[in-house]
Amino acid sequence: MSKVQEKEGFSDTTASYLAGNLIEAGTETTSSTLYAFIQAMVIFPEVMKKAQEEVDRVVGPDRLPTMDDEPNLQYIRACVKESLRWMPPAITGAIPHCVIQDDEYRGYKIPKGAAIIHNVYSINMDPARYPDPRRFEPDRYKDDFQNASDAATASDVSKRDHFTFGTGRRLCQGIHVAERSLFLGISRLVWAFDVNPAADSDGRLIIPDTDSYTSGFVVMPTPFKARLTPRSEKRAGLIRVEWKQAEEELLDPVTKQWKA
Ligand code: HEM
Repeated sequence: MSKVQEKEGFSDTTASYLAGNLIEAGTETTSSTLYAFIQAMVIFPEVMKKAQEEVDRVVGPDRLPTMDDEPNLQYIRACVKESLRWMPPAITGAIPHCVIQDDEYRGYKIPKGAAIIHNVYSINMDPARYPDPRRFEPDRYKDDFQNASDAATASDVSKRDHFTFGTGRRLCQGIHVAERSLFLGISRLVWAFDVNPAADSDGRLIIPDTDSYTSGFVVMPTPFKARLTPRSEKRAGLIRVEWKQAEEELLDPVTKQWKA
């Protein structure tokens, strides 16, 4: 950011606004999607099983998945798409758009300047596009090899994977970062952990309500319990090593904030 600021000459206020905007737009949306994926794994264990089978076959037990594995992990790619469809964090599209000229849709007049709210949830749950839409079913995307950006801008709307990054010219600017973060998060989660329902004090399994979300601009499932256990001591050890390395490379040792 400071390099761009030097080149373009914008003010410190604009620079902090831009930096804050990226962090705000990119963090909670991504973590909410990972959180939704964990909830889905509690409820749809058959998906977890298939995802682990794929990761184990392609990556094996000795290293974590990386972006180089992406072309060979189509089921994980499909889990990323299905997580974004199943629980869109920007449930009403985040940013209202505005029509630049008078328009009409199915007899409704939309005057120039009117704000348009993008009802992502309804479109993502349309049974005509996604049969049995509340079912978490990555195989909907088994033959979809488009990356998120190509899918979101496909001129044939039937080719769009979902509508979670927005539509039209004003789309999520972080779409590539988001797609990669989710791929790494989901592939490594299934590589390292088993996810199961938690039990209450009487030993009964607690199944979360998949239709209960927090409210707000960016939503996520309301807090739920789950049981995450490392798949082996070796895998847990490799995750700890990776975490330590990331911490040393990226965070200030004293403040634990990002290094400048
Ligand atoms: C799961 C992850 C994410 C989701 C679901 C998501 C979704 C969205 C949506 C729906 C919009 C509004 C688009 C519109 O106007 O129609 C948006 C805007 C935006 N997103 Fe994301 N986003 C995600 C991750 C990220 C990341 C990682 C970054 C940055 C690194 C980012 C940066 C932005 C920015 C800067 C805007 C505003 C663009 C503008 O002013 O028009 N997003 N995002």
